[in-house]
Amino acid sequence: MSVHEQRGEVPDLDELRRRAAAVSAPHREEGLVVCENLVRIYQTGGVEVQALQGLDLAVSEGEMIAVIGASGSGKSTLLGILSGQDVPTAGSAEVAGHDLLTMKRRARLGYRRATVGFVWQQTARNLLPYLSAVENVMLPMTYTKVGRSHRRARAEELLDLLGVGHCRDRHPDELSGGEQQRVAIAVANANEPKVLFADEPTGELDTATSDEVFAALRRANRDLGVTVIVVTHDALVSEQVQRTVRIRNGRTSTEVLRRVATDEDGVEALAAEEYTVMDRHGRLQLPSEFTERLHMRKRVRLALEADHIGVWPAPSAPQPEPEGQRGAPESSHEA
Ligand SMILES: Nc1ncnc2c1ncn2[C@@H]1O[C@H](COP(=O)(O)OP(=O)(O)OP(=O)(O)O)[C@@H](O)[C@H]1O
Repeated sequence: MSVHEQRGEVPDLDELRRRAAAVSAPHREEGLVVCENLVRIYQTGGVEVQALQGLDLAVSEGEMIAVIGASGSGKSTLLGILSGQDVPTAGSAEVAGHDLLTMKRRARLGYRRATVGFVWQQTARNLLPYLSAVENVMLPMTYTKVGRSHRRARAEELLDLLGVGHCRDRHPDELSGGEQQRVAIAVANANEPKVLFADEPTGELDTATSDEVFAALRRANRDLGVTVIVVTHDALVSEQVQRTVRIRNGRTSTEVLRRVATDEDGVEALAAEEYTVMDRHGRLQLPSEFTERLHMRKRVRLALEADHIGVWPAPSAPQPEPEGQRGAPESSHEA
């Protein structure tokens, strides 16, 4: 009971505002990377493209996640914003305490140099052709406070850790595609970033080489403690992380969580479960294959059960066709 109520007084406007805020303020997501209701609209030739349409994402420190989604779903746009190369139109995006909406130009430059690292798909975009591998890794350190005497030792350590120590004195055109990407991961980690972004880092490589590059990303995550967010089309890559986030139409739609489960015989196996993402206001997107099957449009009826929520078509909706008369896979209308 509030002080006003205890005293039997009528609450004033401030008191009512305070109560309204307390009721409506949903909890804030926590994490090293937190995006809430993130929007990015591109304007080109009078045409508006909504690349991100209210995206929510939270990534904890030390996590390694994969971001997947169809072409044009907004993956690269998201990475561009989080790595400080692009500025969102609305919403909020925070990385390691940096507010990416309000960050000034100078702070943005410092952020890109020291807080985040980036690996591009195109191997040639990651490295300077006229520098050796070790010189490429040392270069970002010249923009931060790493002492001159430490630069070479740190660069060599990183190359060794990522399995390309033997390439240190070679130039990019003397390296294979996989070696170039592993050197690129070393470059991206030169200034001990908090988060490493990789946009299709294995996109130009064959399967065996992709595995090596992905192993290097995992090693950076495990041994250097850097949080890794990797955009990929490669199912083999996305299956190797504990969490895969799918973006659909500029929003996070589903997540696959993987964990080691032990069955009744004590046998351990990797179990993957897909979840639909619910935002902090309780909003979620029902899969269209479910809603179309049950003719759910505009409004549905919700029922709170003991351990789940039932979602029912409105009474006026046509009844679903009986089993066996349709080609779509089986589904339930309960969420
Ligand atoms: N600079 C830009 N100007 C205008 N529209 C853009 C720009 N960059 C991206 N878009 C549009 O925004 C949407 C999202 O693009 P984005 O590159 O983020 O998708 P993506 O999921 O990374 O795709 P892909 O897998 O093909 O790389 C697309 O419709 C794209 O055409």
